[in-house]
Amino acid sequence: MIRRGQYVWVVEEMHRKYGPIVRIRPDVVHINDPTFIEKLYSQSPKQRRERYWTVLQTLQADGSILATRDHELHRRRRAVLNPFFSQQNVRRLEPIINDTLANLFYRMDGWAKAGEPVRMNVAFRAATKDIIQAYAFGEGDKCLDKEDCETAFFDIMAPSRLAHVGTHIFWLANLLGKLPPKVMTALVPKVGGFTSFVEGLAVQVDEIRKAKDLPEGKTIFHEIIRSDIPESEKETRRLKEEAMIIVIAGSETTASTLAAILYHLLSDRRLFNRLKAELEIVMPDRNELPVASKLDSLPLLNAIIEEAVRLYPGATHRQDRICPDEDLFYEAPNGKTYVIPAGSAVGMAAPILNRNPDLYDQPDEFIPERYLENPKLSKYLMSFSRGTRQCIGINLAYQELQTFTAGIVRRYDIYDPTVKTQNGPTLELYQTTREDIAVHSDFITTAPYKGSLGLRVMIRD
Ligand code: HEM
Repeated sequence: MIRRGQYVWVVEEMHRKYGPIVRIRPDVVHINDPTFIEKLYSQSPKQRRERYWTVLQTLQADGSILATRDHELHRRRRAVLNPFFSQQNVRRLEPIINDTLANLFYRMDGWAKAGEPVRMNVAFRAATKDIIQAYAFGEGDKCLDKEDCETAFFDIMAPSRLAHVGTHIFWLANLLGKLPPKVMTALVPKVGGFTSFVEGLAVQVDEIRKAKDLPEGKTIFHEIIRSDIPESEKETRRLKEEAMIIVIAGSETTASTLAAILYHLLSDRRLFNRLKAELEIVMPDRNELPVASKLDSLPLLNAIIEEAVRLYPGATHRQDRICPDEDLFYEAPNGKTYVIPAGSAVGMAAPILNRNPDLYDQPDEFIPERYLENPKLSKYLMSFSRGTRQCIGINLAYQELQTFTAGIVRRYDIYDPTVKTQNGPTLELYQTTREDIAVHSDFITTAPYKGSLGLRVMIRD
């Protein structure tokens, strides 16, 4: 709370000093060893794995799957959502994703004419939010249609900077959460904005509920309300919390990874051109929108995405779990075995595990080739967590990352100051360094240093 999201680096330092297993709170052990991932984050639905209060409390949304502690209840809730996020169903979202990319290009054309640097994190968050919101609720107001890309939404997100306060002074956050939006807005305008956003979701849930005939398969929330789950699971209070987590988890995280990808491509002309050459084969016309199924087999595109997901995890928090029924045995590389008694909390954090030097050569460098040389590395990625509580939006996130990266690189070139006439529309980094995209603070989601404006580019047509 006091050093604002820096504890993850303290934990990393403890590992450097004391080895791969460290007690980092009186009640939590952290393990920095990729070989333990599968054991702790078991895929088997029979092995109960529950999130610990250090994660649950932060979210203040026990109606959502993300903040559901009980293993069985989590399973039931997740089963309702799972079909929407299968690879097959996410593929069906191709028109929504491509329409959003086309909207983004339309805006980028406008920004090129204005000649001002553009904050791409803002644009990407607007785009990813438009996609998940359309999937969750259907057509509605689009952030990308708003003049400022709905920067107010980022004010809404700003309370996430208070995430650790919410965790550790839970009663205060809980009390504030119960205040009516108007009172909250008067007290703390930004948090008030957040409460209004959540209440807006409740209104959307209720509107779907009131609609006379609910068309099959229309949106996530149409389907949940149509389904035969118990009525208590369909209550507005629960569903608005589910909606809140889906919209937040589905926008901020993917957008920051996209910004990291674009930063690295624009700062490395060779890499950019190699990717463009790969894309030209499946997208001969620079103005065509990507066909999702053609992107899966592009090695460099997918290696670049994987490396950005590794080095810039959009969710930075410690994924603390308890195993209520079984002791866990951790065998350290020095041969010593540690017994972690059932019910104890154990965590792993992506910013640490994804940079484990035993697994990744030059872990702080952006080297997509590592995934070309050894695709099996992907199984150690912690960015989306693992096991039964792995990110439900992983397929959607990858499809967005593929489509947006491919579309942007195919359409634009990097601005070349040495020639008079460019070959088409261009992008150029504007006063942006790697520090502006790096994981500086853990506010559950990643954040750069205070005052950073994120990734900024000049767009020219
Ligand atoms: C690069 C993008 C993304 C990253 C890095 C990411 C990361 C994560 C992580 C680490 C978790 C597990 C948290 C924990 O165990 O404490 C998680 C869960 C979740 N994510 Fe994502 N996420 C991304 C995109 C998305 C998208 C696009 C959605 C869209 C709906 C989404 C929805 C969720 C939900 C609902 C959960 C809770 C799953 C459960 O409890 O069963 N995420 N995500």
